[in-house]
Amino acid sequence: MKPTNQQKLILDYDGNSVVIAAPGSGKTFVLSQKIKQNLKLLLDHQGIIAISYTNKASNELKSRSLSNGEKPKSSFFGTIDKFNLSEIIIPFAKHLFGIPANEFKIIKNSSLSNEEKEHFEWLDRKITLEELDEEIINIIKEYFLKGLILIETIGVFADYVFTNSIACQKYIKSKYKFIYIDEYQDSGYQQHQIFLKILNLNITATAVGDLNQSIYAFSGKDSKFLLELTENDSFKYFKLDKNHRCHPSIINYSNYLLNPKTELIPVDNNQILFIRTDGNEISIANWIDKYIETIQNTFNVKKLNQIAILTRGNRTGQIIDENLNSKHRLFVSNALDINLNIWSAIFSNLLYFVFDRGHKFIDVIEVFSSYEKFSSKELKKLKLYKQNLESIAIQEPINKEALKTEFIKIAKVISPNTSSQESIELLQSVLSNEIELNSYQSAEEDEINIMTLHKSKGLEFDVVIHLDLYEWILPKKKPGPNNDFNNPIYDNWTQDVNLHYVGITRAKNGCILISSTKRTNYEYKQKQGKDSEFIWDNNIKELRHK
Ligand SMILES: Nc1ncnc2c1ncn2[C@@H]1O[C@H](COP(=O)(O)OP(=O)(O)OP(=O)(O)O)[C@@H](O)[C@H]1O
Repeated sequence: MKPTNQQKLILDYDGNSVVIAAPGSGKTFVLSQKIKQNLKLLLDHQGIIAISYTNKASNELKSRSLSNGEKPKSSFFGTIDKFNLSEIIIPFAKHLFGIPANEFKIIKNSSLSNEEKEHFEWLDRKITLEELDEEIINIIKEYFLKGLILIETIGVFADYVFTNSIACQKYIKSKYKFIYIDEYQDSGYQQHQIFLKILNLNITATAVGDLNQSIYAFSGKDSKFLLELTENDSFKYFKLDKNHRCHPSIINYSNYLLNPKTELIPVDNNQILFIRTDGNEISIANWIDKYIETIQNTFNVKKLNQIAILTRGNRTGQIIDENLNSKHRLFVSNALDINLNIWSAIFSNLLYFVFDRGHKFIDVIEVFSSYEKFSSKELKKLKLYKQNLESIAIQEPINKEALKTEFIKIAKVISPNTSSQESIELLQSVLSNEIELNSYQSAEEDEINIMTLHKSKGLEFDVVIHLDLYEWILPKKKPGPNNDFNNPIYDNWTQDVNLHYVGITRAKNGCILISSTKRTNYEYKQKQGKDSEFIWDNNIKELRHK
């Protein structure tokens, strides 16, 4: 693929840059090309930091950056939490606080007793480093010495360690020469602070994002930090605004959704349409079954896994999963994947290795340690365990107990000091849940994907079938005070427009928006289904197929 002029400008610039990128404009392509260029300049003990929003996005960026057999050298690919833990807190907090008595356990505030929760009331205040008083630092220290780190404190804890440990700063400065953060619109305050501090170490920084794809405000993320960087003199500001993915009519529709004054591209036909079925979500599943071949023919879909059904929440996904006859695969999240224990990350990657042919064993090994660090005896063991896994994987049905045993043996070699009973229990829970387990496998060529809009971020399909377009659901709203249905309150209109925008812009050739006359609410009661405001506002129907 040849870079466009816009992309080339970014690839050739060797200072700090902030890139505002439209959907499908090739930001993953540009990032991976830049990382390839950097890796050539680095010595083996040096690396780049590449922060992505999810493990999945990180694996994708890593594999694209190393697609020609490039060596990652000492690079870090992963999420901000993982970076803060493995590069800052775990190696350097002990210099400030002392050696913990137990192995590390990453816990959630919600898992604490009420009495313990009182120690962390300050978390609600979205505390900054400057506001950390001695009392709070002592609480963090006390938990750390017991081997406990609260997920919610990781950002501010890492900021504290980084700022107070010269050794940590020296380590980061000598090891890393470049830092990349993708999806910067979904950065939290703490991530932004760490990024700016790393920049001050003279590490070349690149931030990439799309203000209109900000969809995680509900968990404290804010696109204003990306906007701030565009106004920061230390950064050169680039735009990537050409969408290479979507049919022009889909580009028009998505841009109009954000701003009805948008300039439209002349098009012959609109490849985005709206359907309302008679009945609840089951009638939608029936409609899809009936028209799937027509959809394939109309939009030139060669394989069914190039079609995705996107939902706002898990409930709709489950109903479609249970009622769709066409072959399909439902993707759900699970607690193991988001757990921050090192063993959880190892197990999660091992599940991908066993169930998804695209995954390599080396990706598992390099989660927290580089390949070169293992002795030849350890490498021999790993090779044997890998072969064991491969032979378990081809048995039908898979022996899950044997799988678990091998996983634990591998984790013991990769990260012997972080053994975690919690990770083993989470693994056990995934292994006994068919739907969760199935989510590790990519859709087969003859399977339609079903997933949430949030999960679809960063992906692309020939056709998107976008569900949950109901009033009250998308955009989400609730009745006003005293249950006043005439004066409803929107949860967050802009974030919901963005979510709709993310869904639509996953589509290359066709986008089908669907509502139905009835819908199933959170108590599984049948409600009248009214179309979402997004379907009719600003006369947007003119941009759909008639
Ligand atoms: N220079 C180019 N020439 C042709 N096609 C390109 C070019 N750059 C990117 N593309 C194509 O555009 C599509 C989108 O690219 P990519 O996945 O890198 O976009 P993105 O900006 O990360 O998207 P999003 O933010 O929507 O997830 C891909 O199919 C990619 O192959």
